[in-house]
Amino acid sequence: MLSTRAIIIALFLLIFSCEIAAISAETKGLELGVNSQLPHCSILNKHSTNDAFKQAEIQLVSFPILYALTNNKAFISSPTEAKLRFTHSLQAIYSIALISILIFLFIKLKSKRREHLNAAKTVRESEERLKLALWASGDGMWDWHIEKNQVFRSNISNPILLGNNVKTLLNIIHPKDRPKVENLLEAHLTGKTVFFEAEYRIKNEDGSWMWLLDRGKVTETDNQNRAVRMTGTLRDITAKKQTDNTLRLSAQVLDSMREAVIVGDNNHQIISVNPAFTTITGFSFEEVLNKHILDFASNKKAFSQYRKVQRELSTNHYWSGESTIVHSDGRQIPTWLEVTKIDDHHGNNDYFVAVFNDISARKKAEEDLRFLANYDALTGLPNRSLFQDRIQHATKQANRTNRLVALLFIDLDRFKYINDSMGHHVGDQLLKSVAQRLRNIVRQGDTVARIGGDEFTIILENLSKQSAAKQVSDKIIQAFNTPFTLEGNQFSVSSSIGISLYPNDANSSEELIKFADTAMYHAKSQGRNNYQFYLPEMNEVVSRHVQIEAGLKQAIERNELYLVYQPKYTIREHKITGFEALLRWHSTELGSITPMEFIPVAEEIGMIEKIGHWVLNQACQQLSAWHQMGYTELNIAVNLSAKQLKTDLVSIVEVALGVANLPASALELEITESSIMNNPADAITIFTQLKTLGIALAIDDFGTGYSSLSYLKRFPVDTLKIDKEFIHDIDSQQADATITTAIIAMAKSLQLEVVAEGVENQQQLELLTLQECDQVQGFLFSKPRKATECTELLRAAAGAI
Ligand SMILES: Nc1nc2c(ncn2[C@@H]2O[C@H](COP(=O)(O)O[C@H]3[C@@H](O)[C@H](n4cnc5c(=O)[nH]c(N)nc54)O[C@@H]3COP(=O)(O)O)[C@@H](O)[C@H]2O)c(=O)[nH]1
Repeated sequence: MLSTRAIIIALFLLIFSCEIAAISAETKGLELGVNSQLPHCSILNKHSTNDAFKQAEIQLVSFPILYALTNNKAFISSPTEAKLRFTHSLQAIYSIALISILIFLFIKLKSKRREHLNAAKTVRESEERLKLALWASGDGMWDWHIEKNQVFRSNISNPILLGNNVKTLLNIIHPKDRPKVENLLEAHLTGKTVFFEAEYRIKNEDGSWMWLLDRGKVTETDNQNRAVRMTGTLRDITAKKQTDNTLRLSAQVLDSMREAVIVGDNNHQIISVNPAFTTITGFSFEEVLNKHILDFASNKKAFSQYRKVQRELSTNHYWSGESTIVHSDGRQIPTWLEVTKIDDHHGNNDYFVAVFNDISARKKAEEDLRFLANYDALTGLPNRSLFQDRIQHATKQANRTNRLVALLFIDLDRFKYINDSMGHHVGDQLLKSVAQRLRNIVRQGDTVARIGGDEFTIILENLSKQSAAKQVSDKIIQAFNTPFTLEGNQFSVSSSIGISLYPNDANSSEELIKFADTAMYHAKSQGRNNYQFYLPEMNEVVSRHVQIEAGLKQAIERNELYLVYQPKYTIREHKITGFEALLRWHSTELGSITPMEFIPVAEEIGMIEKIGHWVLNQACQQLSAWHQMGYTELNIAVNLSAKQLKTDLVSIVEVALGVANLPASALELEITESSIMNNPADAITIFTQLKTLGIALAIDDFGTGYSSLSYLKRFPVDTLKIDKEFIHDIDSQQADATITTAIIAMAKSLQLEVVAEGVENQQQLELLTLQECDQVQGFLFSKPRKATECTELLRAAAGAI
């Protein structure tokens, strides 16, 4: 604008100068000169030709201003002509100047207008850009005219909601946020802050809350520096807030997680960990920041695992498994680790997240479980399951090496008695001591296992000959010779050992076990405290044992059991005093089986208690029948197994007598001397109770059970029955005669009745008569008979009288 004005003024000055020059020329007679630079110009005078003047005139017309401005002396013509011509020239100059000015002004105006248009366009474009930028940024703009309290809003999705004054906006701000917004606004309006910036919630029409980021600045103030206008932007940050919330929540979740979390970069350097990481590893965040993940690898194994994980991550982006890390105190911690690769927004795998937890407790529990699954908790020896694995392994190994495997099956002979009588804690101690002794006998590589209550096995591998098994068995028998000291008491326990060999005896590990077991049973049947190598014949014994077992379990229900009775006679009058009830079993499958064979099995499988109960009831019923027939002086003797002493024998007896309506004195209970001596204390207790009932008690097979006289004195027994083994040879073996004499004498001194059993011939009877034995029983008088036959016998005897 200024320059345009200057040009117009300059033009007017030029025109004004020309006017002055014209007036001067008119009055003084102007000498006009032509610049020597001008073409065709020369000095004009009165001698000059008309053409020269014409040419000069043309040049004057053509360059009036230059002519007017120059001081050069040019040419002099006649003043009138010059003046005339000059006047014409000036007029032309004015016209030209005016036109030029007008053209110039027109051009200038045009250019100005263009400039304005361009400026307006620029502003419009700039505004467009600003709008676009605001639109793109999602920001709305506001312009607050403070004095009028009017707010203009643009690019705001819902300006009605926000209103056109600040009060409307303040009213919909969340009550919790409003004081903060008001304070921030006040601070800015009063110049305390450079910017106004606030995040707050406003209520939507549907009642939901929208988060806004409001930023502004005072843009105009009055002359007293009071804010009169303020402009700013408004952004909907609800989504961001939700994201922030989610992030905060995620952070809280990470912080509260019990699993350790590591975030690392693509160089596997740690960039973040959560508090559980510190809890588990003992390392703080600062200590591990930028550390390589491998710094926590515990050993070489962990290094190679790391490589594996790397490979897995590059293909599957995920790896999980067990890993061991090192705690800050040097401990190795087993962990369960899960590593995931995380893509950035461009699909690059930029980070990894490793999550792990301390699985020490789980590992310990697993180890315990593994131990429990494979080892006997009491003795710490391999259990049946591990034993089976080992024996399988041993046989396979033997196939490769052409060597022998020996399996020793060991059963303790008196364990049950000790366990039952002394209590389980003593039994447990015994088993532990046995385990220790067995361990001490074998070599490092051999396996000693406990496969059941009192059953142990030993696997001897890599043997060249079977004598090695014999040597070990000898050592075992010998080791058991030393009594076990349990709770201050000494216990003598022996063992029965069965031995089988692979591949000599068995084709498989299963057979090997079976045959060793068979051999062990054989050792038991051979009187215990010995070992037996397996022989094929033993199988028959075992198979019969199994059959008897199975049959016995059904014998009572199938009415296969019955009693026979063997009479007892007074030695002098040969009068029947009573009968001994003897059990018989006729099995449907196996035929007749002797009590010698099936009673031990019944004892072994726990059937004797039930069977003994049945015998007692049957015998009492039969005696009752005889009593009812008039043979009221008869008594009945019933054999007891030692196992029956463990039952509620006294009540069982009472009931049996009560049901049969018999006096207690009509019943005699026989128990073998060896059974009593297995547990004398228990026997004394029960015998005393039975005695109180009035029941007669007899010690059976006397002379075979090594009963001490001190015990004998304390047993409340009535009768001693001399074992038939002594009677059998009483007439031929002096020793047996002497023993019999001694037993009778001792019984007499203790005021006990003496019965000699197994009397088969007259000589035996005579000797016994001489020795003043009280009663006799044996084939000489009668074999055990069925009840009906005995009744006949009774009748016959009565008739004889
Ligand atoms: N716990 C129980 N044990 C019982 C019961 N019934 C029998 N038994 C015991 O079984 C063993 C074998 O008995 P058994 O085969 O019946 O033999 C008895 C007689 O038959 C036999 N005996 C009798 N006289 C003679 C003879 O002159 N010679 C000879 N060789 N044997 C003879 O002796 C057995 C009776 O023995 P004992 O009981 O010792 O008096 C045996 O130990 C029975 O005790 C039962 O119900 N429960």
